[in-house]
Amino acid sequence: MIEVQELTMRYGGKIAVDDLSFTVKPGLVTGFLGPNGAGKSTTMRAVLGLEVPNAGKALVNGRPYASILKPMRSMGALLDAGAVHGGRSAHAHLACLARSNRIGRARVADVLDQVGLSDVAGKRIGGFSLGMRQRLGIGVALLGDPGVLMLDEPLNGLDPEGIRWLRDLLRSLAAEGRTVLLSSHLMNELALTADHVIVIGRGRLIADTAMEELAGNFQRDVLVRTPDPERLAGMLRAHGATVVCEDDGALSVRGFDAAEIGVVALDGRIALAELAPRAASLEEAFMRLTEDSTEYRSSLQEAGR
Ligand SMILES: Nc1ncnc2c1ncn2[C@@H]1O[C@H](COP(=O)(O)OP(=O)(O)OP(=O)(O)O)[C@@H](O)[C@H]1O
Repeated sequence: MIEVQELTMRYGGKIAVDDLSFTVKPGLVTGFLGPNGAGKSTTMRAVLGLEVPNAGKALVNGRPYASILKPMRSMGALLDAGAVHGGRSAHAHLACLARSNRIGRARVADVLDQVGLSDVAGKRIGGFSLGMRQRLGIGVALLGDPGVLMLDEPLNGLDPEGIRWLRDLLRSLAAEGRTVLLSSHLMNELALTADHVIVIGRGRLIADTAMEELAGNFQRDVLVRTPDPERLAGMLRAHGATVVCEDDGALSVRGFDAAEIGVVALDGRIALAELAPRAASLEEAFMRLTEDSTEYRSSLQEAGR
């Protein structure tokens, strides 16, 4: 279990994490989402005890990570897959970490196999692709066979096969009762992997919800089909709805729900052939959740708001 309690982190005058609280529960894959600069990495560094909070605290299994005696056995973490000694082999890198953390040698071969690097175990890490470095970083996190895993952007650099592999791995680790937290700034990549999602923006909590509920909370529009689209569109607009006529003659209506549209149609004695609320995609839900808290926004996006 990871608990973040009223965490606040400042850099100079800038607030990176702002009174943030959430709990990451065992048995689930939890996605940690937010636009660039939202504060995900800063929060994860605080969980690892690499940063001292200005206020609040972060606990792993009820304790500050720095106070845990055999930390790699409690929580495995991947923060920056690039931060490894390029001259070493993958095997030497893991063996060195295993030795210094009193983890048995046998675990090194098991982990290399688990992350799919057995064939290149003797090769220098300097020649590894980003995807291979990510696999190695995940191997480091798994080395102590920890009950808690925390991975910062582990999907970066993985090819589609690698993403599928990581998805299956994380799901099976969660199914064993472990706590799994992974960050990403990409909704679609996380959508298939995570059961639960914590969304932050500008250091603040925006949502803490089951993945399947996220899009359900955002109705995109209502699709309406009628033999008399122009008259219905006129009436709905007169009532304040936003109506767009689609190419096939259907109406896309925003601002009114299906029942309200039905009442307007009845008033005008207009027949309805179809009346279907359409949910937002997860990507749309994420964009709408975070639209007010995106730190870096192009002028094009600003203009479209
Ligand atoms: N060492 C630092 N010094 C000054 N500002 C920092 C430092 N680390 C982070 N920040 C700032 O804190 C905010 C949060 O950054 P953080 O890296 O935690 O965001 P993130 O959600 O991980 O973003 P990304 O998806 O881009 O990695 C940003 O505005 C960032 O510029």
